[in-house]
Amino acid sequence: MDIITRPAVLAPALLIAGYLVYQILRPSTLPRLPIVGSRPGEWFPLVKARWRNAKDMRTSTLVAYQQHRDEACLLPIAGGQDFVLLPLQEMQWLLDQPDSIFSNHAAIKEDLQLDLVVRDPGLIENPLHNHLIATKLTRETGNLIPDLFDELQTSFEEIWGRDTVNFKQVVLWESMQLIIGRVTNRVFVGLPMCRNSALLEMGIACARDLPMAAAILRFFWGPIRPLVALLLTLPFRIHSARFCRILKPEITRRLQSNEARQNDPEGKALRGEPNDFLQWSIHQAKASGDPHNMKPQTLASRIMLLNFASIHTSSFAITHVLFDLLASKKEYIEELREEVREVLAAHDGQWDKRTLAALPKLDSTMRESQRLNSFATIATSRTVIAPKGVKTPSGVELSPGTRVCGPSFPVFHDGDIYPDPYEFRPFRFAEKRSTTEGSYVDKARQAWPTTSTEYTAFGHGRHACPGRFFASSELKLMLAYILLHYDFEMQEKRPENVWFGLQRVPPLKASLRFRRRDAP
Ligand code: HEM
Repeated sequence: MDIITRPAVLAPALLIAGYLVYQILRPSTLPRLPIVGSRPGEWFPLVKARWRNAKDMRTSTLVAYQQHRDEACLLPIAGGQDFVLLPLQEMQWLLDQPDSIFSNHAAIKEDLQLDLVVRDPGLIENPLHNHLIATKLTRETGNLIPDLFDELQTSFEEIWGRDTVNFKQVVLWESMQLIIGRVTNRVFVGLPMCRNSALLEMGIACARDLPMAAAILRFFWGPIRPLVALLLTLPFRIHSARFCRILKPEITRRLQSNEARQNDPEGKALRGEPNDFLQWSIHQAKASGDPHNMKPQTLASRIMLLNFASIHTSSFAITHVLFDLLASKKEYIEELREEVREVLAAHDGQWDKRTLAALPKLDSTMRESQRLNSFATIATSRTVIAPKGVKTPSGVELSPGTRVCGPSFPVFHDGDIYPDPYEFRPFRFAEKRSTTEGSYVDKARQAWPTTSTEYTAFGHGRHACPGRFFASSELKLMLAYILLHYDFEMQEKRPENVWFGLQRVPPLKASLRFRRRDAP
């Protein structure tokens, strides 16, 4: 009995009890809508639904879609938010509203707890790097294809090897993370930094630590989060500090050569300037006129954030598609090889943007795999920031701070939109492309990076993933290379994906067996 009255035990116990009472009794600002995951007549339906939904988002999103197809409903998730899930037909309305009403930025800040994890307001409030992805990176991707190809060829030869006799086994996602990290950083920081194993290791660690720290932090009561964050964000802070320490000498060197070029009146020294994200960031920072942006620490942190945005998403996508193909028909793989071989031959064996654009089956395979396996189970999540709130077309009043989203997983599995929705049909979109009557633009709507309310693997609207054109080129190139250069043992059953609350990821420990082919 004594132990309970000790202040060290009593104080946290009272804090936790107070928090639980607050959670249960706090006045709700949520609209009165059906609660997905609650049961009729039960006490504290919202609290119970949060836990049920967190445990089985697959069922929850499907139930929400089937039972509330034409109306908004509440989708509460423990350690997440209480979402107002809009019906599919109101998603476009959501996306058409200005950022002053629905904020994508506020939603991302809350999801990733950026104020507590990243801490540098200059990086969070002024994400110059996102603008650069959408503009320069997207425009330059076509020119960078030979570099991407060179890096993926050397990476596969080193990591998967050149043995054409014996089969080798790898844990696919782990191996893909390493290769994606290297190939992607070829475009972010160029040679030789993209092969610096310590830098890559830290980039991968940051990509893991950031969402993990945020996911745990969201379970804590707001006022005590800054305190808990000191401990929980420690791994991320250590890894990002190391990442920046490794990259900073290269940044300083480039800043100095930049300076030297400006002092070179004839501009001769401009020749040989690297064409990579780091260099574009330096120019962008200079043009911004803000000295904070020019600091090596700021520039390095932006590259670290890019690693976070790209490594997991891309390594998940390539892992998914390989497992999809290996558990389907061998003929699909042969048909893809045939397409790649023919198109390459027609383009003198050169990988460039025209070669990549001429592979509808390969593109369709990636799009189909993401349809089935997209990590986003809800889409286009936004926070209401209009001071007076906003009313949806069907009359639901949303107060400031409310989180709103549209459906994603159940739409991807809706048989009226995608016939045989649970089947992996790699050429589904290529077939649609060839049978669609209409202009080139109508056909292009079937291309992988094209988004719509019915295809949200990259989100949709003006905040859709800005890196999707780069990602689609990089990953298609990689899939083509893998299929031409390696044979695989087919798998009887696709290893199951794993759900972590809202997110869905590939089987992280599943492996495959491959052998280098004698000739492509
Ligand atoms: C297959 C790979 C990828 C997938 C599936 C993917 C998916 C997504 C999704 C679903 C969103 C949220 C969009 C929304 O809220 O509507 C997003 C945002 C974002 N993605 Fe990607 N992504 C991928 C690759 C990349 C790459 C390679 C980069 C960087 C080069 C990148 C950079 C970003 C950024 C910066 C945002 C936030 C945009 C904003 O705040 O407005 N992504 N991505």
